[in-house]
Amino acid sequence: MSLRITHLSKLYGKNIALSDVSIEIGDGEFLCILGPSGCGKTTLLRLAGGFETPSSGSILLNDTLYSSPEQCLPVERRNLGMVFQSFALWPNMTVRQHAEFPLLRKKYARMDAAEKNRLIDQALESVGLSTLSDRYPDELSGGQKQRVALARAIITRPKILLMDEPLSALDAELKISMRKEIQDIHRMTGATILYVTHDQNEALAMADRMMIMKNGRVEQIGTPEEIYLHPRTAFTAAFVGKYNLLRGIWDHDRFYEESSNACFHDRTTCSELKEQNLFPVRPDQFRIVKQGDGIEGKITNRQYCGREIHYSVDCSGRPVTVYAPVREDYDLNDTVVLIKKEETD
Ligand SMILES: Nc1ncnc2c1ncn2[C@@H]1O[C@H](COP(=O)(O)OP(=O)(O)OP(=O)(O)O)[C@@H](O)[C@H]1O
Repeated sequence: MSLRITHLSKLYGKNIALSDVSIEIGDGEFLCILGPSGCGKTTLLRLAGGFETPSSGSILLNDTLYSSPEQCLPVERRNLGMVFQSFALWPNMTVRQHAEFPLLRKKYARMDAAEKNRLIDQALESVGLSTLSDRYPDELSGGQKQRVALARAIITRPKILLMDEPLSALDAELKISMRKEIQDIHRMTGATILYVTHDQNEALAMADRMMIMKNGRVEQIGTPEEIYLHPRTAFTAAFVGKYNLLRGIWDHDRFYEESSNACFHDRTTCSELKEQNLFPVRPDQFRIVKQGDGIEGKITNRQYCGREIHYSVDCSGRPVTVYAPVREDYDLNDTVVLIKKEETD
């Protein structure tokens, strides 16, 4: 059951919302679509759901044509479930009635009441709402409302689940516990999930693969490890890994930083970034010392974060971010040297 998206583009008038996107999503795969506001994430999801018609390109589920400029399979024939940021619950319906709602469609008219009740019980159980089934939305917390939306989305056992920023309305702690619940639902249903987010931590934590988008185009596709440890573009490096992008000259595996005498040895930087004379270094890959061979700078900001301290360091007019262990404790305006940790550090 692979979902094949080929050269997909969407124009609104002259505005290019999506441009030449291609990806094959495997059966049961959890794909996170990640990018900043306006990069085309929701447009891609709406095209996959059949709410929009592509300007060019196609979407196929196995050999069934879902979408092309000429032909679009209606939403109700796509066997998919959807969860949105806004929950989209009806105030006059109970939790149980929400879960039941998709079963009221004509397609399920012949299903007997006992079977429907069994499916509803199962769906409510799987999202932990069995005891709240008679409550109305205004009697629920944000996390419970999002669970109702999840139960409604999975009740018909869809092959594909489309999720558009489902956790963005929740507070930080609840987000983390709901991530685990979504992973549980993924394991339980085996559904292919297309999950839109602009939160890189959410994507890194849950995805089998991530698709990084910018300005309607794909920047990079890969596993969380590939994206985090081996970004291939400056945008991916800065957006996902919060890398500092040092400028300088590469000579094979040696990088000479342009504003200092510092030379760094690195074997992992990809050729695309080397060609742009860039060296990506994550904030946790630097060490701060008082003296040494590295990049000199001055501490301009300091944030104590419990396990580590986040510093902004001004290096010849360029800001560099460093996350250092609390034992490397410096004050504002201290003059320091940044050296890069060895890979085994
Ligand atoms: N119906 C529409 N008519 C015109 N332009 C649109 C329409 N829908 C989206 N766009 C434009 O297409 C681009 C992509 O929008 P989209 O909603 O897909 O972005 P997004 O990545 O989901 O953003 P966000 O994270 O803010 O939701 C934006 O420039 C947006 O203004």
